[in-house]
Amino acid sequence: MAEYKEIDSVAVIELKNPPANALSKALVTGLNNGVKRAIDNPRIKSIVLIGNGQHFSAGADITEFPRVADVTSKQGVSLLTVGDVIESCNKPVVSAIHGVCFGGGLEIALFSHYRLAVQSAKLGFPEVSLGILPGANGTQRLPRVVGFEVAMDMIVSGKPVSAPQALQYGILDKIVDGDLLTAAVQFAKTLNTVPHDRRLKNVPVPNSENANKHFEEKLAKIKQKQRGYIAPINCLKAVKASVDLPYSEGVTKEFQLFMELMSSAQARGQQYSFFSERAATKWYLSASKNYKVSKDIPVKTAGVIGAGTMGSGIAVSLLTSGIPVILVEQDSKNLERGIELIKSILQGGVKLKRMTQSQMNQILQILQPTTKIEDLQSVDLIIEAVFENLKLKQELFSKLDKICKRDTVLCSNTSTLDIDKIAKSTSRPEKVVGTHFFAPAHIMPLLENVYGNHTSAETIATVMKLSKKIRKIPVLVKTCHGFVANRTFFEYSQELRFVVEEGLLPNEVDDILEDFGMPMGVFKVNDLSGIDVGWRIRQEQAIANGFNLTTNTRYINGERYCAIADKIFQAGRYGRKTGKGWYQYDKPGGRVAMVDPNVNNIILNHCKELGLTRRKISTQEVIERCMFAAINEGFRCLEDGIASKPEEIDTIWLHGFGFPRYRGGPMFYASQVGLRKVYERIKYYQKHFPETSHWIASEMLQRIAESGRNVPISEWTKFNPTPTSSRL
Ligand SMILES: C[C@H](O)[C@H](C)C(=O)SCCNC(=O)CCNC(=O)[C@H](O)C(C)(C)COP(=O)([O-])OP(=O)([O-])OC[C@H]1O[C@@H](n2cnc3c(N)ncnc32)[C@H](O)[C@@H]1OP(=O)([O-])[O-]
Repeated sequence: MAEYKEIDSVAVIELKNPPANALSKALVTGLNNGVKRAIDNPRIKSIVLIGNGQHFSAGADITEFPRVADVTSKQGVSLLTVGDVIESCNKPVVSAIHGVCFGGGLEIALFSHYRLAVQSAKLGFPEVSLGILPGANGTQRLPRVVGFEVAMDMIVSGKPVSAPQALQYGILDKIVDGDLLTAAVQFAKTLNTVPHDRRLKNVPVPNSENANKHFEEKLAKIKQKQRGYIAPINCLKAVKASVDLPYSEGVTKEFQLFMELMSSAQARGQQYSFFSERAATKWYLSASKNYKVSKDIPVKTAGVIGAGTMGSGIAVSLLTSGIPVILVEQDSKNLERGIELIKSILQGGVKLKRMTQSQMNQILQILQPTTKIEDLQSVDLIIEAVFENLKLKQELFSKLDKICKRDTVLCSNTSTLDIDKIAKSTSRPEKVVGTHFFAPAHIMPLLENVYGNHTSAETIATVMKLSKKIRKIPVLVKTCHGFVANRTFFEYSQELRFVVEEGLLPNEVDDILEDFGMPMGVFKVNDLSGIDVGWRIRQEQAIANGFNLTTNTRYINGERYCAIADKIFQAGRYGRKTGKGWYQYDKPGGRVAMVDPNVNNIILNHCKELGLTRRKISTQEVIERCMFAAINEGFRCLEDGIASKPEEIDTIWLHGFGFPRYRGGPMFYASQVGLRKVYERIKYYQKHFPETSHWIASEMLQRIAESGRNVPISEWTKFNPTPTSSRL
């Protein structure tokens, strides 16, 4: 765990806990023993701490949470006690940093007397994204190096800094080239004693004169940008304590604020999210088809068909990851518009200093726009983002099948259509797969990859690997109407439309959802994605089911239907792009949503025409109805084998719909509410809304709820009534 060796008068202690050198109990104990051994050996004059493998250390071992004693207890060995051993040591201790130096890893480095790093190292305190704060004195030590303001920004945002930045801030003493260990040992040999100010607890916080002003400004920003999250506020208070209190009292304040967070529901949600988004990418169909064994085809060139909002965003994701793109449009006018969209997105990146102008120009060098689809014949992979129409996509895939080389993987950016129906129009269904991007495609982190019954493991491995290359979080799901994302989101938004039909107005519903932590209420989301797009999908589906949908429709095959959205569409209100939808906007494309009495009139007239009496609806009922409808549909996706584990559903909601990370996702939220209660409430709503089939409780949910025990989320799939064989 912590390997000890001596190089002349220098003791070298190597942190060894692959893959990220997480500071587990065993590693911290090993480190403690190593430092003590060096202290006791008279031949040793200085000590070097270095990480084995890819990183220095990713911090405390999150898998050992919530056993915080390993981190903060003063009894036995913990991160804090080994920190004190390092700091009080009379032999200079040098931390030699490469890869990441995060959380407890950076705290170990700040207990050390000197810090070196290679150019590519990254240093930071990401604890806030786990719902906690740096609990091994990081909030008291970092300000003593970088000053109050920089420490506040680093700890409240959780964003790491580069080695050159860390050198500028004074965190690092030196950036070394060549072999890190050699350089660190050489450096350590030049050190004999530990000057007083090399023990950070002895150092005052520099540049803290405006701390109160910075504190208030940051607090206001947190309440705006990190609304609902408690960790950023405790982080801020802890860093402020470094200015307001002497070191010994500051660390006590830090401990109190740390424990508040560590025992919070939010921390549980955020730590679950850390592991669920990693678990979600580990796809498994069988012993021979899974993320470990299935080989991918390298994607060196790509094609994108359709240069609209989605197509351009997808092209930018590929281009900015270094993949040359052939962009196809049916005519030069649409092609020009697409190129302009791509240029404006990249220019936005230059403005935000995410890239330089010359990098932008280089990226545009690997973009090849064309109106000739034949130009795609030799690309490795194609993603189509044309109109959401099955017939159109089938014709396109049949054409591509004839044009492209045998190996080309054909992907569809459809958000609802059955991949098998698209694949059927080709002679290579094993190469056809869904790659469902979320708008805006160059920003939203989620990529819902959808396999059909004939999609090969090689094709799946190819898109899952490509997703990571273009910096997306991939989740693999099985094809069905709406896949997991839209299938669960549909029930959530459907229920909210019923709530508007029964008593609340769109802005009231959106306020409740935003207080719950959603980044945007459902009616604002509708306006963003386009009310006409939703109307077209509903019409397509009705036609596919041989049903004529009108604004007077109340039931579809006995299933309750709310036509208010269709009436908004009929009123020519298509959303932001037209400057009016569920809300009025300052201009077409505008972002400022204002309540529009015309919309409320459409709703009130709708109710009057149908003789509906409106009623008061509580916030709790609104949250229960939209969340439990989505959760129940989530369980149905597990039963149908569309999703294979709850973590996939939660990762989709976190990164596709911006579900609040501190709630972990709808399925984790259900586990916190308690499945017994969720099940009882679903049965209650089934009794009250018999014409809505999404209130028929999932059998899997029923089984877990009636198991009489609080089944952890990791065991839920054991209760799946559908045998694995018929799910895959
Ligand atoms: C007192 C003290 O102040 C407090 C209390 C703390 O210190 S709290 C802890 C603060 N530290 C963090 O928040 C850093 C969290 N880690 C990361 O940001 C990233 O992991 C990474 C380091 C930048 C690597 O990214 P990657 O993309 O190359 O690979 P990966 O898939 O993410 O990770 C590779 C594997 O390592 C596992 N892993 C990574 N960091 C871990 C950690 N800190 N604890 C336990 N496991 C960890 C991860 O689950 C995955 O496992 P598996 O899925 O293979 O089984």
